[in-house]
Amino acid sequence: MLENKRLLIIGHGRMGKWFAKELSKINNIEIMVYDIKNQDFQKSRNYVITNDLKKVSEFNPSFILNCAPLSNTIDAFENIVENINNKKNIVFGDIASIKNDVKKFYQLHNLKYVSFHPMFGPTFANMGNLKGENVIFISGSENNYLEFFKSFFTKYNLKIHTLSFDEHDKMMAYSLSVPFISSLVFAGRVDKTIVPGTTFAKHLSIAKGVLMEDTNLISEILFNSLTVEEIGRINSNLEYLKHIIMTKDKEELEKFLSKLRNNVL
Ligand SMILES: O=C(O)C(=O)C[C@]1(C(=O)O)C=C[C@@H](O)C=C1
Repeated sequence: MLENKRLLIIGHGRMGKWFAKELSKINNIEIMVYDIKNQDFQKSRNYVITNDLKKVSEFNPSFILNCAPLSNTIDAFENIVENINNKKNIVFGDIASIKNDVKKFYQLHNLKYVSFHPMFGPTFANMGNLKGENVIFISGSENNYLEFFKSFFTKYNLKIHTLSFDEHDKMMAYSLSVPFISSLVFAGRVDKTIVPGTTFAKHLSIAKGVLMEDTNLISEILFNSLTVEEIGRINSNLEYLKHIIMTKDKEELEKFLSKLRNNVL
């Protein structure tokens, strides 16, 4: 396993912080976090935070987990790779929400990788109790690190899935883009003077969460090349619904609802 390994985490943002804190609870694993902003020092941590690439190079990591924002993931990798020796012995890891760029990066440089996607975050998940949340591993990931992270996530009672890079991105065009788009469409019709019903308030709370996400994250999820096809599907459903409403066709509505109930219930 990973005893006596030195893990470098790139980025001390929302997910980087969580991984640093949780992974540093494991014995015999040394953790350093590299963050260009180098903000938020606290002596009580079990890990070191630095913005000094010399320190990173001296640390001589055996594994690098990239938790930088999606739009900086590749730049952050390149910056580190240029400044450390011994690259051939390092396994590269990422938690990117869209895998296309990291896939190309690993292939281009012929790197050993472990790539996964925690399908949760501090906006909506209870980070203190992740039971039932999901994580997707990418096939082809380096076996010992794959096993290490699988057993790490098992402790949090997460559901574990495995997909290829391409299967993953195809699924994200749907499982992230569709709810994001739905929330944006809903937010476009929100008026602060509304007296909300319970359903409205629930939608509003989700829309608020989505809109509080970083614009870079939202753009990377929406600009996934497969998202446009999903918008096409949403549009045709809307057109169909509009037709049903305009013709007040209850029978057709029953069929439509029955299909939707079948999808979700
Ligand atoms: O921050 C959260 O609560 C999330 O749920 C994050 C969320 C999502 O909206 O589903 C967003 C991006 C991810 O890569 C995975 C999950």
